[in-house]
Amino acid sequence: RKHDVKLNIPTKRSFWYIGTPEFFVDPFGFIMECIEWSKGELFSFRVMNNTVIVLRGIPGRDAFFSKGLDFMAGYRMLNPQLVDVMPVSEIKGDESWAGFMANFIRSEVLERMYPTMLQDISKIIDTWGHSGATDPFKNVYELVFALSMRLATCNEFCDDPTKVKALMRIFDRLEAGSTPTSVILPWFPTPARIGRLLAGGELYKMISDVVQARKKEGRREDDPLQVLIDKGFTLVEITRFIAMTLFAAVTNSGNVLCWLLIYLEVHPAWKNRVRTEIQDFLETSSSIQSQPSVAPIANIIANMGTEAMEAQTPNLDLCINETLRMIFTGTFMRRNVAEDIFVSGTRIAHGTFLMYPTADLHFDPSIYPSPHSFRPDRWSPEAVEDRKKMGITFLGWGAGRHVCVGKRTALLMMKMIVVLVMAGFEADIVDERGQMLKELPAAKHDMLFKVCPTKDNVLLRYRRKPIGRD
Ligand code: HEM
Repeated sequence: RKHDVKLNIPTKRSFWYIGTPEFFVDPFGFIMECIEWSKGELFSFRVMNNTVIVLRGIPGRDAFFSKGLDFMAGYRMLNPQLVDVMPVSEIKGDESWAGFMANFIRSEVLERMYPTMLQDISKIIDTWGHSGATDPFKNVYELVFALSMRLATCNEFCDDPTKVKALMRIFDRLEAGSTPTSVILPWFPTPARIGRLLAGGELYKMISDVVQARKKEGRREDDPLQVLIDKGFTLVEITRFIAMTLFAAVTNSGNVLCWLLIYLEVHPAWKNRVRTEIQDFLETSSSIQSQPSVAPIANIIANMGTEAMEAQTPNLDLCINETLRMIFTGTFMRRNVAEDIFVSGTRIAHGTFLMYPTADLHFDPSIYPSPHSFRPDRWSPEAVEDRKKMGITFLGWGAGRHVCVGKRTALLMMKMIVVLVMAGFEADIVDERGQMLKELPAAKHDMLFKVCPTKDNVLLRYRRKPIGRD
């Protein structure tokens, strides 16, 4: 049926079986090139024998986020990185995986985990030593990974730094193995795919060892794994759920945080505002003495509770949203699993896959004047209120039926890390040669639905500082 539909929109050439080959070679580059080529119009291409239509502009936005399009089916097919990790069906009964995941990060859980998570950060950054330079996309990312593990795995992993590192390596291989070819040749044993299979197996083994040990010792723990065991999930389901939650929690938060530090570096006035805000936040608690470790600051912050952190760092919120607007340049994905719909005169048949490019909203000058400038003020409550009249204008945290369930968690994780790093160290981002960053580095767009790292390496250069007001 899909082949019968004659589309009245620009359509990329495609070949029987694989569809449009360029999509598999460089998905991000291909979509960006098509966006130029189609001159603001809808366009289509094929992934194997499936039609993909990329909706555009405001009419596209309204259709994409309001109609009952299927979220999981879209990503499962079109986002090669997630194909093998996503649950094949919804979690159990009528509980969606997003709803189920939301349970693990509800307010009481976050509040309870807050002191532990702050200590997790301080333990890791205390190993950085007095001064040095480190790759933020590895080391700041590791902090996000360690925090996400608290929310998705078990105490046995989180309390053992070697397990944190082992899980990070497994996760890297899971992601690296999900190359675009896995969509066309799911059986083809490329080294990356074999790596991913083995990584999946290792994750399964690590989890199964913990589950067996708890059973043998009759031991229960207060952690996400225990909830999954108590719910009666099989080991395969538990492994998939943990991998999925880590993907959702880590992929964006880690890299967004690194980009936030980069944007602040290139915009020193904002960096100063954030730094002052953090000093004020810490000083409201008590006078803090110079310490060789950030652990005492972590304790003070923990005692203030999550709401103090959230309420007293509004500049960080502005900067995070503006960073997201500028770097979240991929496409959203869906599938029309219901009746045919019409968008801008084009029939979107049942079964068609759909994409929506974030840039159509994030870089529209009528929504965001001078859209390529970093202006965190755009996120003041008044400016946000004004934009509300235009309908959905920001996709950084999703929109419509699938807004990000982890937004609060992600913000809190990023804030905890920035506050502790800035409280403990004088820190700047420099280029590979240790020179100050004068302009924004380019992003390495190797994945479609992911905030990607920089193309050239950057470094986080730090020096421990006497704590307190400068
Ligand atoms: C900076 C970090 C993050 C960003 C930028 C982000 C962004 C997004 C976006 C844009 C969506 C919507 C996708 C779509 O409609 O196609 C989404 C959905 C989702 N996010 Fe996040 N996210 C972040 C962190 C997290 C964290 C930490 C978690 C969990 C701990 C999480 C869990 C989810 C889940 C479960 C969904 C699916 C919601 C649904 O199906 O209704 N995210 N996120």
